[in-house]
Amino acid sequence: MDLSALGPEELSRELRAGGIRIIVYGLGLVGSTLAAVWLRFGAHVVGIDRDPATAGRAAAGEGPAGEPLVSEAFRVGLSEGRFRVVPDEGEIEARPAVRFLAVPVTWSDGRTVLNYLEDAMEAAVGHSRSGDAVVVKPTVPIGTTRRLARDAAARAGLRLDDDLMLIYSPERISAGRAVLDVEEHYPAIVSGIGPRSTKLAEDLHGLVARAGVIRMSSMEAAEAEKMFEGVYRDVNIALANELAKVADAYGLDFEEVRRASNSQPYSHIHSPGLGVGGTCIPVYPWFLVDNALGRGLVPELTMTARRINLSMPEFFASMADREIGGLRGRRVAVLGLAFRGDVADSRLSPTYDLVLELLRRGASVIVHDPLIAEDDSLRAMSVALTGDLGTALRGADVVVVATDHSAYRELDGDSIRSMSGGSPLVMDTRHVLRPDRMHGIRLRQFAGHTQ
Ligand SMILES: NC(=O)C1=CN([C@@H]2O[C@H](COP(=O)(O)OP(=O)(O)OC[C@H]3O[C@@H](n4cnc5c(N)ncnc54)[C@H](O)[C@@H]3O)[C@@H](O)[C@H]2O)C=CC1
Ligand SMILES: CC(=O)N[C@@H]1[C@@H](OP(=O)(O)OP(=O)(O)OC[C@H]2O[C@@H](n3ccc(=O)[nH]c3=O)[C@H](O)[C@@H]2O)O[C@H](C(=O)O)[C@@H](O)[C@@H]1O
Repeated sequence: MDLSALGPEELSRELRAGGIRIIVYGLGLVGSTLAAVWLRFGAHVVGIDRDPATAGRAAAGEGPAGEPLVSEAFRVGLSEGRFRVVPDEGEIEARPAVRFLAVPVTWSDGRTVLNYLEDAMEAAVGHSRSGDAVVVKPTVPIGTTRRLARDAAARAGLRLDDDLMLIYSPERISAGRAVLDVEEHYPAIVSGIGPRSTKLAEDLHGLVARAGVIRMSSMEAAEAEKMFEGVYRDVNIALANELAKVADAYGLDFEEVRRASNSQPYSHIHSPGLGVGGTCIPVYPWFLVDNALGRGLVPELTMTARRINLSMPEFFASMADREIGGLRGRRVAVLGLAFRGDVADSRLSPTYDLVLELLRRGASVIVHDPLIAEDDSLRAMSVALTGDLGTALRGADVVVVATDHSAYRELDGDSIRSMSGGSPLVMDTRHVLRPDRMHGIRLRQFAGHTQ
């Protein structure tokens, strides 16, 4: 069946009847969200994940923490016999299929890590038959999709945009609202290796993206679009951190100034804080560096922004050192391990760097997080992680709010004093605490209220 020859209506009918299968490689946040979106559409979905624990959770109807719509879609799909999880495609009979690749592309030791995507591309193209489609979803350096697909298709003896449709459509989701980001919030960015792939990309994503579809002129333009989004954010967060340092030096309330500046449409000053975490924003700038250096260009602003954001944990550890008169032998409670508020994801969280800087200065550290119960990295540092505020604050000389979890907004001076048994210095790196509730507390807000 040549998927590119079907119209949206026939595509929809075949997907719902199971005549065309959706196969998702990678059941992490992105892949499980895609599986859920297509299950909610009524399609027949096969999930593949090489990690048995992840595959097991999905097969039991469990999506990532904090994504209830994913778990619900898995359970409905399982009950209706429209969802299966298998270790590889060899376990299922061949049928026309759209294969989504939702595996990680990361950065390590100065280079883009593509081996997961290479393996998934090899498997997906290898199982593809004439008329099928492969859709690449991770954020990648410009030129990656074409290069990997060309090699895999050559090995499989498939002609791209002829036998096999090849689509690049970057996922634009954020933890905690992933399904609605795909279905409601953002237009789908689509592109193909040729006109037939591009048409199919538009028809397919148009079935589920109610915010519409933006068709890009090439896969390279689509790869650049997603990477530029992330670089824009990282650079603007670095700018916010730099402006906040100046505001702090003048004893200004940065939030007040920021709101006023952003009251006109040309200013979008972001929020300052402990730094930039997650698998997206700290990583994408390095892909740009990879691409730029590859063409003899030096992306100075992008690299400087990365340096500024990476320097924030040390900036705050030094602030605590100064304000408390030396951290050696002191007990520090760090509130928040997650990379941003109200998510249970600590990947690349700046809290890890803050903990290391505090330990380096001779402090003893305990970390609190309301959503993350255990963490191998903290365990390796022999740093306790607790979900109980009383345990975290007991005997604390310094309290650092590292993550903007909404649970911390309700904290007040009396409870901090009673739980700590003293009067610790409280440093708020994310403007979470309410100064009017901090009576009797030594509060040091970054570019905010100090008492
Ligand atoms: N996490 C996020 O908020 C966003 C991530 N992205 C992009 O999507 C990519 C994936 O992100 P996540 O889903 O968070 O990653 P993840 O690490 O949570 O999940 C990836 C899954 O793929 C599995 N896997 C790896 N290689 C495989 C293979 N060959 N076959 C089958 N399964 C395989 C892993 O076992 C893992 O469970 C990221 O690298 C990023 O580029 C894009 C937007 C948002
Ligand atoms: C598709 C995609 O990659 N979307 C991105 C994703 O961002 P993500 O979930 O990684 O969170 P984020 O809101 O960008 O925050 C990343 C990191 O940056 C920090 N951060 C964020 C905004 C800000 O003004 N200041 C700041 O310090 C956060 O604390 C966090 O550590 O989701 C964001 C969203 O939609 O909220 C989106 O704006 C981002 O571009």
